[in-house]
Amino acid sequence: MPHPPARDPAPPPAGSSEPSNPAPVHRSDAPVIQTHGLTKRYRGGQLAVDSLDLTVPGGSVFGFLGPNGSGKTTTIRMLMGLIEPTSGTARVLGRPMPGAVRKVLPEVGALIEGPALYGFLSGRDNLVRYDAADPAADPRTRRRRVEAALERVGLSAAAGKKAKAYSLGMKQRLGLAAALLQPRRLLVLDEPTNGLDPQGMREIRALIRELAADGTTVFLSSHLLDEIEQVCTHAAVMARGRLIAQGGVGELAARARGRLVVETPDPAEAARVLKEQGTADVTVEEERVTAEPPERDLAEVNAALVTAGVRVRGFTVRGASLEDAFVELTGEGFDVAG
Ligand SMILES: Nc1ncnc2c1ncn2[C@@H]1O[C@H](COP(=O)(O)OP(=O)(O)OP(=O)(O)O)[C@@H](O)[C@H]1O
Repeated sequence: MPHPPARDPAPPPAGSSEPSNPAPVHRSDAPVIQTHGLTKRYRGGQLAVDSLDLTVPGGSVFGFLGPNGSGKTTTIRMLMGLIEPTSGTARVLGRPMPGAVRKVLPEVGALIEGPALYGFLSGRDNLVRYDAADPAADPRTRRRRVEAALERVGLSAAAGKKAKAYSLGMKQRLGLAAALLQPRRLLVLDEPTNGLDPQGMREIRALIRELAADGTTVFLSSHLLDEIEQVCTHAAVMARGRLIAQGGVGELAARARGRLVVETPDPAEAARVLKEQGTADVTVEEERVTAEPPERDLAEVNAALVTAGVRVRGFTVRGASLEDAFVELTGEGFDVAG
């Protein structure tokens, strides 16, 4: 059974207007998360998040990108009302957080810091426990919800196995199933593929795409650039607690200029000529030399290589990736290994 489609919240009943707690968003493209000047300074003095202005459009798969320690988890914990900001504001589904936490959280599925599971219970019974802990969940329809959630994440066949026998990927999928027991307008996933093998990563990414296709907005943090490029429509880049850039993934990558790539059996000589021609950031990787594309005519650069006796097998400008954009924006490489 497919995951129930995301729904707009029912209009508030007459007479229940809350002047201190404005109505939730109704337009599907209205921001699902919006922060202004959101700041967190921990007690020890550490400025973990510094004046964050973040806008997550409805219907997006939004990648929250940054190296370890850049403030992603702290931001997510503020958005979910788990910790108070030092200053600034955050709105989730149109309501202020943490003030409206009890109204907002039922519509948000969150997977933060790995799912809490009972290893001695089956996957199915873990979900039954989660569902039973939700006071709004009708016990008469529990079985149906649990089976639908298992099916949604592809765990129906393994539902009877003890959770401790699950692979990491299966545990993560079970955590997602728990987050999907109720229809959600927003899913918040903190490093959802962390620690998974390539197959587990593919499964989680495919599931994220399916959920997004059903209309759920997905906000996921990651320190993996290629992950963001593969699954996200939008992204924000954090570094040292500050927002460096945000926007459509294609738009962000287009801000970078790409790389000049020269394939040659004479890489050292090619690198020397490229530097002479005024190209910056020349890098040699075996029989491939890459550099920032120079401002001048590329035909002249190619001619200079040939004149210097460099045997050129390939001479191209590769399209900019998010990684190029990140390096240009932050002036540093990305710690992919974490
Ligand atoms: N409870 C805390 N008390 C004090 N400092 C903290 C606390 N939690 C995080 N920090 C610090 O705040 C900064 C941001 O950490 P945060 O966990 O938000 O980053 P992150 O981008 O999510 O990184 P990671 O992927 O490693 O979790 C780091 O310097 C971290 O050491």
